[in-house]
Amino acid sequence: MSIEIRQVSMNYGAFAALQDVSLQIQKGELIALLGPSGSGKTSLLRSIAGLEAVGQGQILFDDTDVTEKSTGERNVGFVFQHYALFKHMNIFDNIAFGLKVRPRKSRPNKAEIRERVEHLLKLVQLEGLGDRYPAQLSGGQRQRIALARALAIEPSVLLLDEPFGALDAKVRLDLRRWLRQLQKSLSITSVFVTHDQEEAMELADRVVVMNKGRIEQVGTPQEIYHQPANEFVYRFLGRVNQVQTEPFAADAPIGYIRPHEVKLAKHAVDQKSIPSIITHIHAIGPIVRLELARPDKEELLEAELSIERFHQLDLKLGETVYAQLSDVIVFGEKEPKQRYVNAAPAVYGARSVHADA
Ligand SMILES: Nc1ncnc2c1ncn2[C@@H]1O[C@H](COP(=O)(O)OP(=O)(O)OP(=O)(O)O)[C@@H](O)[C@H]1O
Repeated sequence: MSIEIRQVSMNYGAFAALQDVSLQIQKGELIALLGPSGSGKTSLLRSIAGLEAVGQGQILFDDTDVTEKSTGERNVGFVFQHYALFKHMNIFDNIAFGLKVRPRKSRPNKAEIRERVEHLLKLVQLEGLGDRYPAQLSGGQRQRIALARALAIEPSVLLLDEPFGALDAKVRLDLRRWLRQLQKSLSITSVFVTHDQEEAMELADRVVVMNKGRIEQVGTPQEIYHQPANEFVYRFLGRVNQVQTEPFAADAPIGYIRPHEVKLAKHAVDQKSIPSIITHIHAIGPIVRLELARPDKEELLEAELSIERFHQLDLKLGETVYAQLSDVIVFGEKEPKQRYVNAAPAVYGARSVHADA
């Protein structure tokens, strides 16, 4: 099932939760709605589900206008952050629930329900747990059951609202991979909400970056990371240093550079290298993160390098290193596209570049 969202706006009283949102989702795609708290992700998801009425615009499922249709008529499967399993029902009955409450005409018979539930338990790799109660499962297992329950009605579309939000980091990672595989094998059109950029980047075919009820950019994880449409997207997708770029002061004074793009050397490579004191070293795992302070100004710069490079340079706390800002990005205020400014030493000198904490 493909989904088309056409110029949808939605208000809570006078507050505009969604403003002129348009989006096309292909059949079988896994889409992440990514954005800060309050950006409208859940509102958009609920609009697709039919749990929230839109003020303006249309929502189409496979070219059929479903804007006025109820959630039931839209045939969507829903998984929420907090396990909405029925506590007093065992796992089998939880999964079967959506089928059992169907009108008699479309309700499968007992044997068919049993067969489908067993199949779903197998699919979510929890065979044999049908007799247990939700309280007897781990958080990760409960979310998998919630997914099985959502899939039981054979939905045309699967909607997930921070499905792994309440789980610990390790379980989250495992479930992410598992969900991706499952979604691909079922090729069910799916939309999930997350405020975790790593989760969005790892799971989704395409990511929709939202801010203040609007879409800032839609693209593959690679596209939004490497070709951010604007400053908001760039800043939201990773750690950044803010640097001042005097040569461009007239139209775009602020430049940005990601910590891994700050190149470090023991000695000044040229006169544009910025001497910096190492004020903090965070060396856990393959990437080492350094906090640098320029001695002449109270400005901080963050740099990331591989553990190998870190050892090679033999860097110590309190020592002075030389930083090169070789890939500063500047977003023009008027032009929609950013300009990349490479080879910083030619343009940015120690005096013309400084970092904000
Ligand atoms: N029922 C409601 N009544 C009034 N305002 C609401 C209601 N639901 C949401 N809002 C407001 O609409 C905006 C968008 O909310 P929404 O839940 O869609 O954001 P979100 O991006 O999903 O945020 P979060 O990540 O915090 O869940 C927020 O500012 C929120 O306060």
